[in-house]
Formats: sequence, C-alpha cells, structure tokens
Amino acid sequence: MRISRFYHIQKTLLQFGLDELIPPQWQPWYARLFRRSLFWLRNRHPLQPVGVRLRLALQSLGPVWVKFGQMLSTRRDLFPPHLADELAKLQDKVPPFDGAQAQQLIEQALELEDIAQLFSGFEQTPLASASIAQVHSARLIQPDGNLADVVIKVIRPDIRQQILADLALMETLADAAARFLPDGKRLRPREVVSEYRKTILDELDLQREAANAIQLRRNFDNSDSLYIPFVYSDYSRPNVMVMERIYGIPVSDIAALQAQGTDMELLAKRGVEVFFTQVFRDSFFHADMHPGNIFVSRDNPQNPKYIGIDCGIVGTLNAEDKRYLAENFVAFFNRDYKKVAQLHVDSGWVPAHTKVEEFESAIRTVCEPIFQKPLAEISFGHVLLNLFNTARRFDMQVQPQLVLLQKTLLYIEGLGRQLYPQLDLWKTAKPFLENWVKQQVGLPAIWRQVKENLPFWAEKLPQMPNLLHQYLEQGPKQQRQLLQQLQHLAVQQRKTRQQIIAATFAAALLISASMLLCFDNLVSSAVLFAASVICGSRAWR
Ligand SMILES: Nc1ncnc2c1ncn2[C@@H]1O[C@H](COP(=O)(O)OP(=O)(O)OP(=O)(O)O)[C@@H](O)[C@H]1O
Repeated sequence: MRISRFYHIQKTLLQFGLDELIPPQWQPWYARLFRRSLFWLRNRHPLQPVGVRLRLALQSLGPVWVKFGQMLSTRRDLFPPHLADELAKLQDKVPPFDGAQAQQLIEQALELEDIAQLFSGFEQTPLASASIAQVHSARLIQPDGNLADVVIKVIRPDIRQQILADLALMETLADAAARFLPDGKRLRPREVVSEYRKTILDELDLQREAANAIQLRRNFDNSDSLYIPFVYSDYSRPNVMVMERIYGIPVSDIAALQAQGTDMELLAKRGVEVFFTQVFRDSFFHADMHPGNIFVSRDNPQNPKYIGIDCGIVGTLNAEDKRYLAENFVAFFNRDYKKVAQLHVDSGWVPAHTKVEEFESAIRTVCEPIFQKPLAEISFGHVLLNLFNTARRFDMQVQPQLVLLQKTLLYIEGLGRQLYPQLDLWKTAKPFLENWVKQQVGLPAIWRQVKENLPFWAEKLPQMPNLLHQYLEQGPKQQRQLLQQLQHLAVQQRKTRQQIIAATFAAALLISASMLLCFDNLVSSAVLFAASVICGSRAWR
C-alpha cells in the first residue's frame, strides 16, 4: 500500500513536471539520465506555468496535500511570490461522505441507540463538507426538554490512517530534499513537514477544538466585538463536536453586510482590535481566520459583532515574545531600526553574536522603502514578513508561533481593508500597542506583578518561620559537609601527584636499566630494574 502510494505520488509529481523545480545545475548526470529513462512519466502539462502545475498536482494528490499546500502558501519567507500566490488558491472542496455513515459515527461516539434519543431533525445532507470533517444541522433535546439549534461536526471516517500514511511519505520526501538539494538547509523541509504534522493531527481532535472554543468564548464573554458559539462539551468526543448553530452573514458577503446597514468602518476596526486583544491581552489567538470561518451577527448592525467558528488552530505567545513583538512594532513605526535589531538579539530570535550594526543596516534596506507609502497603507503583516526574511539571513530560527501570528495578521489586514478600504491600521493599533508596552514597565507593571503573586505569597507566608528555621539550621551543617568534601578532595589530589611522580621515576629507571643491559652491565641493570619495579608498584597502589 505504502509503496504503491509512494509510486503514485512520484508519478503525479513527475507528470506535472515538478522535477523542473530543481535547477539543472543541481541535478547530477545520473539523476538526469534516470529521469529520461522514465519516458512514460513525461510532463503532461508543459504549457502551464510551474506554479499552476504545482497547485494542480497537490489538488490531485488529495486533501492532505491540499492542506499542506495551503500551509506552504503562508511561508512567503521560503517561496517566491508566484509560487506562494498559486498555492494560496488551493481550496479543499471535497465531496461529502455519506450522511447515513455520519449519523452512525455520531451514534457510536455518543453511545446512542438511535440519534433521535438526543437530536430531533438530524439532517443527513451536510450543511458543509471539508477535507477533514463535515457539518450537519440538528436540534438538540436538552435535559429540560427544550430544543436548541445545533450543528454537529464529524471527522471523516478513515481520514487518520490516510493522513498518517501520507505524512510518512512526506517525511521521506523531506528527508531526501534536505539531503540532496543544495538549498535543503535553508528550506528546512524536515521542520516544515513536522510543523504540518502537528497542525493537521491537532485538527483531527475535535475535543481540542472544543476546548479552544470554550477558552476563546470565555475570553470574549460580554464582548461587543466577538462572539464564539456555545460548545456542548458533554457531547464532545475526539471525532464529534456539538455546538450552537449561528445564523450570521459570512464576512466576505460585503453586499449583504451593506444591505443591512452595517457600520463597516467600525467593523473593520473591531477586527484589528479583536486580533490585538487576543494576542496581547490573552496570549491566545484564533489562528485560522480565513473568511470562511468569520461571520457577522445580524443583530444591531450599527454595533457590529463578529462570530468566529472553527477554533481548531490557535496560537499562543509567551510573555517575552509578546513584549518583544510590541516593542518591535513601536520601534519599527518610529523607524528606529537599531532598536529593532537589538530587540531581535535580546529576544534570542537571532544568535547573540549577531553584529547589530550590520543587522540594523539590512533591516533599514528592506524596510525603509515600505515608508514610501502613506502610513495608513502599510501592512503589519508585510512588515513582519520583511523583518523575518531579513532576520533569516542572520540565522534566525523559524519560530512557529510567530509565523502563525504573521499569517493571521495578513488575513486580518486583508479582511479589514476589504470591509473598509480607508482603514488606517497603524492608527487603530498604535494606541493599543503603546498602552500595552507602557503597562509592561514601570509602576503599573510592578503593581500588577505584586497582585498576581499575592495569593502565592499569602499561601506561603504561614510556612515562612518554619522554612527560615530549617534554613538557619541547615546552614552550619551544610558548611561542615562542604569542608569535609574539600579536605577529601585535597588528599586525593596529593595522592595523584605522588603517583604521577612514582610512575615517572619507574619509567626513567626502566629505560636506564635497559640501556645498561645493552652495555652488558648486568648487576647495575638488575638493581635499576628492581628499583623501577618498586617505584612502579608504588604508583600502581
Ligand atoms: N456553529 C455553526 N453554525 C452554523 N454553521 C456552521 C457552524 N459551524 C460550522 N458551520 C458551517 O460549516 C462550515 C465548515 O465548518 P468548519 O470551518 O468548522 O469546518 P472545517 O472542516 O474545519 O473546515 P475548514 O478546514 O475548511 O475551515 C462553515 O464554513 C460553516 O458554513
């Protein structure tokens, strides 16, 4: 099975002429000869540009590869724009699987004899189907007898085995690429595939998605800007998830939004705010913000609210990353490239030995042209992309959390500008960022830390006298032990020195004894030999 799939993948790649992606000077003569001998696998689409062929090949290999291509399209640090643009067009439109089978999977997962025990009006025709799961509508019969409109997401049967098998093949190909392509080191194919493995396997676990949705919903409880549908966690299983059905307008349906009189400027600004709030306030952001996952509530168009679904992929940032990121943005918009360079070194994103002046100059060369545009038109996502690309030349390691963030930022900006083309991103984000940075330093930060640590200190306070007493008692005892160990070490050292001297003497006496033997001086030789044995045995002891 694995060999035949491997052959199928190789065949597809060759029939779409993707071997052309490897420049001829990198292909040794025997590889070219071997390629020519595979005459039945010639390129069948020679007139299509290579980007289009790559997209078509991935599409014909199936959903796992389509999703892989979608992920690669966001890695503009690795691929030229024409390839990344083509990959971005990949869509995982796949035919739904049988609704009766979905019903069976739900019954099995929730241990129901019949779906009607828990749901009324389960629709076997899916509401939507994607590569990994499909979604059915139903009405949940709640414990109090009331009905709630819900959707049930079901993972495709057998998809896990398919994904694992394809991942194993991808890993083999990545290994080969890393070993044989001269650019293998820079492209880091093994890391790219292993990152993909993590993302796609995470997406297979709906319990994880449910937990993410619950957390995000809690973070935006009572928010005017974002609503996350309620998840019925009692009915969440690794392959089944039940959640509140929403009836919002897809965010890409601009005409419908305008028709209901939505305040588009406010909506666009709220998108940016929601993103920065998730990143900087909560350190927990929805990282799959493509338009298919964002809706706008039909209620109150003058005070518009987003609805977010599909929380399968989320990003987190640690406190350090957040601080460096915010300071980077502020420094960048103040055109303080030295600070930007220094921040990259301080955060450990580039090695400590990086020459800050050289790095600063490289950043200036790449970023200064961006300021030719009015501030309002500058894209944060592109700023980050340019910074990361420059930093890569200075050995910046791929930071998956930052790549996820930069990708999400590009989505959010694209969305904001689509909703309200005059959106001034910097004006919307700057007060937020500056305020955040201010809160991280000085008195407010100290006060916040004190407040955060207070419960811990309060808990430990009653134990303090005991701990202090133990410490004071342990002090002299530990000192005595240390002294004993030092004395022991000194004795050992003296012994070793004596052994070395004895061994040297033994060797010198042995050499002299051998020389005297050569001159037939038997008695002296025997005496010296005996002395050498005595010294040697002393060294040995
Ligand atoms: N709570 C909901 N209420 C109404 N419709 C929903 C809900 N959740 C999902 N849908 C519909 O199902 C579609 C697919 O859902 P979702 O994005 O969660 O699935 P997916 O398999 O992760 O898809 P993809 O990977 O393509 O984003 C959505 O675009 C939406 O139309």
